[in-house]
Amino acid sequence: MAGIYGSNSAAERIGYITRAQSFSACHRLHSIHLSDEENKRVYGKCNNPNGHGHNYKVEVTVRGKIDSLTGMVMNLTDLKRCIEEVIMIPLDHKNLDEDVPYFASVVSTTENVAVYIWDNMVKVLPSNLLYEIKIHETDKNVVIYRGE
Ligand SMILES: Nc1nc2c(c(=O)[nH]1)N=C([C@H](O)[C@H](O)COP(=O)(O)OP(=O)(O)OP(=O)(O)O)CN2
Ligand SMILES: [Zn+2]
Repeated sequence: MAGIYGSNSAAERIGYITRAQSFSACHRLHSIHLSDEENKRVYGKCNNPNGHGHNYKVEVTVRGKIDSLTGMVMNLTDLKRCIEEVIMIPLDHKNLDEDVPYFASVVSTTENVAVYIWDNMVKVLPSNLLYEIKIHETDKNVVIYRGE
């Protein structure tokens, strides 16, 4: 059957699609593997025991073949469901360090939040589709993780 690219198009088209999602959470940068003094030195004001909050914006990008019949890499409605399960339910309006078991022993830097999201997103997405997790922690601080 001819797809949307016509019967002559043998080429595989690769597309990247991204869905953005914001969530709010608080945290404190504090490593259980460092002394109190080292924590203060390494993390400075972000080690304050009172913690602080962020309005994170996450961009989840998947990469794959644009299906010649459906015209989609994957249905963005399905990606939305995955984001709800992996990001919104466990992280939104949470204290990352106290409410998310993963961060009991892993310091809640934005790098590690990106790794957490990657590791859980690969479990719910079709295999080999996840390409990148990008997190805007603030307007100025942006972290990218690609599973390496
Ligand atoms: N490599 C990392 N460094 C830092 C992280 C991190 O996750 N990874 N996180 C923090 C703090 O938690 C905090 O989020 C940084 O806030 P702040 O310095 O206030 O943010 P801005 O740079 O955007 O603020 P301005 O004061 O407006 O410059 C620190 N380091
Ligand atoms: Zn922070």
